[in-house]
Amino acid sequence: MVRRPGPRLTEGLLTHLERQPVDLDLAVQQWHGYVAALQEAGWETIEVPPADDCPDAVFVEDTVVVYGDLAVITRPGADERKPETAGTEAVLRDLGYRIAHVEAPGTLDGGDVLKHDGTVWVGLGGRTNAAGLEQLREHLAPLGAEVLGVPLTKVLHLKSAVTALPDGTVVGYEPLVDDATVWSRFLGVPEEPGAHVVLLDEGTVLMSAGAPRTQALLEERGLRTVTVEIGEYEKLEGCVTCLSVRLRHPL
Ligand SMILES: NC(=O)NCCC[C@H](N)C(=O)O
Repeated sequence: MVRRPGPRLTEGLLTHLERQPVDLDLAVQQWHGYVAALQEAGWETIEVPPADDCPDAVFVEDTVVVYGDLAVITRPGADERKPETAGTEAVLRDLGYRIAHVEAPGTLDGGDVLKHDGTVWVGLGGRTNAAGLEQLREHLAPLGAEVLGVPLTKVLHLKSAVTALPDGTVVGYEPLVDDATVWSRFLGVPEEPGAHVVLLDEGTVLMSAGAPRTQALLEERGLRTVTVEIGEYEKLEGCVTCLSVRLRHPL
């Protein structure tokens, strides 16, 4: 599931980075490259209708946490982003997902939620609060997931700091990871954009073209890598994970 960038993309929110000019035409081109990479890897893409009043709507990952046949529609921590969830909910409802919601006073951004093999780590300290985590825990408990809070102070979202390889090893750029001891298998990577991977299949990861040394490291571990140019999104504190939501459950 993806959402194409709107005309106000260049006004996207910034928390930890200084604003740099974003080239909208290049961003649109990069988005098409990202979507093509998903399709070339065998994924069908479904577009959430654009939300042109919301500059950050392209970062569709933040609007939902999908677990099995359940879609937990988030309540984004930034007020500017709260209207983004309606479009995502409509698409997932039409696809047949069961729908749950994070409600006030809870806030939760999908980018703060890292899932692997029944464990769900949630970054706390940025856009997601304790009430949001607790609600996610209640929604996912019947599905057998264990939800754990993780401190987050150095980057926008948990998945801006760490993501998981197919074998469960968590990768992160250590200067931006609050507490790497949370994960029993942690691999420090040499570049900040190298901390973000999207699993295309059990042996293949999608990653930013901005992390060639990490790419080599992952290939040495036997992974195939696919790279995409997403520099315009990186200027807005986005990364490969936030531009899509993968739906795996056969409904
Ligand atoms: N999951 C993500 O990493 N999302 C990136 C969101 C960036 C956007 N400019 C924001 O501040 O919300």
